[in-house]
Amino acid sequence: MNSRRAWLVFAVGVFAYMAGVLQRSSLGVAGVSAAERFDTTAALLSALAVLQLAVYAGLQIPIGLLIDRVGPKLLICAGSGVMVAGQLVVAFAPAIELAIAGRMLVGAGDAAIFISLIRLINSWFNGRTVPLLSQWTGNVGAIGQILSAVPFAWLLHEQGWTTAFTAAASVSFVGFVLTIAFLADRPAEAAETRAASIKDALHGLRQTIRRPGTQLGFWSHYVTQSSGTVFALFWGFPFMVSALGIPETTASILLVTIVVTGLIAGPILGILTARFPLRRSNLVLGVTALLGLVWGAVLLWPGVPPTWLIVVLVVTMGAGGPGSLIGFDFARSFNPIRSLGSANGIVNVGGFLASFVTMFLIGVILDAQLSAGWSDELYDLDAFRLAFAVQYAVVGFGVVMLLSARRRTRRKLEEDEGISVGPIWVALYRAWRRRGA
Ligand SMILES: NCCCC[C@H](N)C(=O)NCC(=O)O
Repeated sequence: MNSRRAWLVFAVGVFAYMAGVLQRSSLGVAGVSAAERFDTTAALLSALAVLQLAVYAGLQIPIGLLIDRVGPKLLICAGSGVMVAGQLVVAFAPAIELAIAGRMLVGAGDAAIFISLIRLINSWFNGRTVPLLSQWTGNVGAIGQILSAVPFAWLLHEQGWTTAFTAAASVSFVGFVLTIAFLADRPAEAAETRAASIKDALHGLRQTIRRPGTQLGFWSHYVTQSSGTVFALFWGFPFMVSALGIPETTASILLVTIVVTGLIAGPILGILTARFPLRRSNLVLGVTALLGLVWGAVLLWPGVPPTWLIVVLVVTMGAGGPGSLIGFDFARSFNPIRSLGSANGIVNVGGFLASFVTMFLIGVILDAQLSAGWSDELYDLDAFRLAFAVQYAVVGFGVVMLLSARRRTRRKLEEDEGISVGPIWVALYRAWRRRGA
């Protein structure tokens, strides 16, 4: 545990994940080229992106089960290999239909990487290092998004579609080779049991879903991740450029700011998670409340919100990603290691489910306002105000579910281990009194 070999395993795993994020986000900067190359509609192009995410989310639980059955190394290898194949299909696709199939392969391969890596960390490290490394994984991996926004976009512009997508695929190929060479599921001395059969694994899955701690992880991921994902992967750019009139280059920098903020907020939240394990839900709720507050200021601002407020918004959204990673720490604390793969899969569905629903509803509300004649243009600022407000309904529902899961988790903690967790303000008041005494 925590050995030099463990650090090598971690570095290779993070590289494979970063390469995965590069493949995932490459279409985001290739939208205009895709429209030209395939001579298709914006609706079909956005369906391309949504389908990829749908495949990703739909495979989380099956892949989680497979991790518990065959181990994470095989899944990271297979995931990287499938992504290479998918991107090569996209690189050489003569028609949009084949490109869609390629992107669905990318979604399928991508689905296997992150939760396998979180599972590896739990086998190779212990103690407070685990939540810290989970944070580093999520946030360093997000650098893949910068790789697609800068070198990939440059290659696409200078060398064209096929070269750019082939080059992106080659990064995951390197990840594939390094994984085969250097990864192992666990240290030689570790004695971990695996589900003996798929039937056993399915039985384990039912128990994992029923655990309030897993549900708390799912809702924590749900309430924190969607805002930044929806903004970075889809609606942020049209909102900033068309509705707010921000120049395209500045808008790109603002999107990159979300990743950079994640790199700063991640370690801070990782340390707080490790230091105050009984207050993890308060951290999640704090990040969610902050997001609600800043979004409120943007949506209610009289006239066009100033750029400094948009900077505050992207910085706050940057903390949402690290906030969502706390969900995996709940999965770790409340599940046995043999079902951790499926528990992580369940947690990871949360944020992507909320992102889907929000992405879709924003589009529906924008369209409805245009058809009703309430707005003159699809990407009108006032139309966006109403459309983005749908996040309050989606996330608000998640907060109610989170509070219920937290109540049940705390009750179980008290029954099983005699640990009683009171409200945060009582704890803060006691700490303040102790300090004063
Ligand atoms: N930039 C912050 C990292 C967010 C991680 C995210 N919530 C997550 O769970 N990601 C899974 C994945 O496959 O990327």
